[in-house]
Amino acid sequence: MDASLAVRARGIAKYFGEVVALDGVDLDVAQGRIHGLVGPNGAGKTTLLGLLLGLAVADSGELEILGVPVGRTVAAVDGVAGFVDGPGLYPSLTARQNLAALAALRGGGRTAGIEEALAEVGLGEVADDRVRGFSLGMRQRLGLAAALLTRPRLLVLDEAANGLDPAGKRDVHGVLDRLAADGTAVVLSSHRMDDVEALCAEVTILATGRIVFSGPPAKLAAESRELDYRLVTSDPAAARRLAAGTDGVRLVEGGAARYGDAVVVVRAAVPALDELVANVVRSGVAVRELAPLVSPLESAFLALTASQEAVR
Ligand SMILES: Nc1ncnc2c1ncn2[C@@H]1O[C@H](COP(=O)(O)OP(=O)(O)OP(=O)(O)O)[C@@H](O)[C@H]1O
Repeated sequence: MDASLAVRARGIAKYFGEVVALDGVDLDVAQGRIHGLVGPNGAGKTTLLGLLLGLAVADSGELEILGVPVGRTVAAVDGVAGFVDGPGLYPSLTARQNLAALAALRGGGRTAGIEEALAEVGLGEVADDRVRGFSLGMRQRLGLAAALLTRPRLLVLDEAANGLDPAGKRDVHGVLDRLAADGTAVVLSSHRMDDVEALCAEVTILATGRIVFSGPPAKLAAESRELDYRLVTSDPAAARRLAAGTDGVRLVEGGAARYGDAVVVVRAAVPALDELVANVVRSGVAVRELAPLVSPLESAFLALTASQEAVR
């Protein structure tokens, strides 16, 4: 048992009939860390999060949550909160009434913290509106507020950023950062690599029930080889000519049609890209913008999952 770990999973397997949803999954999540779970549809993310929430039990393997070994009975460990497949809410009640009802269900009917939780997720002004009229993003925020009421030490969120507008995203990221700073571990799944990169100290990539990568996103990004970059310079024609003449750099056709004539899209690994930039600047052409077209995490994720599919 390792008390510094909020989650310690070893060799977790979960089957649904013939379907292998999880196949030998190891996972360590330290307290105070935000851990991202990513993977294509059907990879096993929701299944794994469900095990952490005590909604199901693994068929084999060991699982410790907040230092407590999880047995073979379906039960949530104290200190764990969150949701999979969207938060369970009462549509005919207001946001505030929903939180009060959940607090009552959990026993004691404690209403302390409801106002703070609503304010923290940015729902203070709609606290007395019925949830029936709430958008997906507002429901997600209310689900998070419900989890906050329990002062969790492990928060588990399945696609909680779904439907959030930029303000909602900022609020939710702020809440998660604050929780992590206070020592709460957060495990979240997301299809948004930019969210994962912005929030998570560590990421686990699952594909067809197996772990393809686990570690800091920066490590994954460093391992990725060639990426597509958009390059904006003071002389696109010269940049195109120089890109074509730099070893290890390829021009990506169709870039101008998609992004305009000022943009040159090149495919290269970092050393060749450095060489191109040096060549461009040496030729008296100014570099105004250079950025990967897709994030390094997304690109590495696609490459890793594609290579795993090819092995299968
Ligand atoms: N209750 C169930 N009964 C039968 N099969 C299931 C059940 N739950 C999940 N599965 C199967 O297990 C596999 C993993 O599903 P899971 O929902 O965990 O994936 P996911 O990574 O969350 O996918 P998505 O990104 O689409 O939400 C899939 O093949 C799915 O069809």
